[in-house]
Amino acid sequence: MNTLVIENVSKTYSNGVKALDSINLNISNGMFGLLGANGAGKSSLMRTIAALQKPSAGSIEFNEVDIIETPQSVRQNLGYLPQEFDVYPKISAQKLLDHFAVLKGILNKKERNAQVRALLQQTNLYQHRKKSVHTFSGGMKQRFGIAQALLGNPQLIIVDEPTAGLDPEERHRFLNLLSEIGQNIIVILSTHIVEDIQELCTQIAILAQGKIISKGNPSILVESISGTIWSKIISKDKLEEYKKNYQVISTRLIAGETQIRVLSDQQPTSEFKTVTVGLEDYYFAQMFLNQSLKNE
Ligand SMILES: Nc1ncnc2c1ncn2[C@@H]1O[C@H](COP(=O)(O)OP(=O)(O)OP(=O)(O)O)[C@@H](O)[C@H]1O
Repeated sequence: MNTLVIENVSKTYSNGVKALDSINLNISNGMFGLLGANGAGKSSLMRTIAALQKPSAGSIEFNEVDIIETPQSVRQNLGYLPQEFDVYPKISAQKLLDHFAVLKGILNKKERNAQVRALLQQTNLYQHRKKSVHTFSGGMKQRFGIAQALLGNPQLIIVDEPTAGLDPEERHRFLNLLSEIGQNIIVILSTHIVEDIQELCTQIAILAQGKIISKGNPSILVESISGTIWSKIISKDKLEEYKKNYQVISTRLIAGETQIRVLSDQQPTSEFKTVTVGLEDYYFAQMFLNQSLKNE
């Protein structure tokens, strides 16, 4: 079993932006989802865990080894798919993966060939191995990104917002691939898309303004707000009024009509209907409560 222990990690950039504020996480094998809005600090945390930047304070241990003191120890065991991974020279996928394998230190040619072949098969790219990666679709590029991240058999994989721009089928395929991988190692998936982590992740954390505002098993978290979310169709011009009188956590357009979802222990009025809650409701409720606390 692999373990990643993050204690009191903070990161302030030289321009004064505090991107991470006392992060504590304990992660073991499986898919871990890090959920947060744009600018919440997800990439900052991913880059810090990947030992690409040092935190301003705190400690990170991977399998009981301090990765801040000895970053090379985690880099050897780490596969990283950054948010922007789209610069490809015009050589075949197979040659490019072979090149990355050399960079990763797999110098034995026979071993390298075997790994490159196996990874192209695992990511369903084997039949496209002779094509240049720059001609690949978005989904194929991301699967190639995972193939390069898996070189050297890492025990920790970090993928930063991997599904942005993928069509639903590609997204599905990509997430299934991640969940297969996540059975025996730690996979950290950062995303602002709730559905990406709802079914796949056994543990999640919600990040807002550099702080973890909630963490746990997604089903248990969702269950904890069961019976407290209510919906109502309203006319759009009444939205501000509802926001003043109720804890409106989200607004959505359904078949041209405005539906609000409200957080309340009791049915606000008989016109409000109870809803079957999902992770998205939990996420919006936490963001709402966090914002309310800040405004107090
Ligand atoms: N190298 C940097 N120097 C200064 N500020 C930075 C740097 N990188 C990120 N930031 C700032 O830190 C905050 C968190 O950014 P970060 O990229 O970690 O968030 P994110 O959740 O990954 O968002 P996104 O999905 O938009 O990338 C933002 O205010 C951002 O502008």
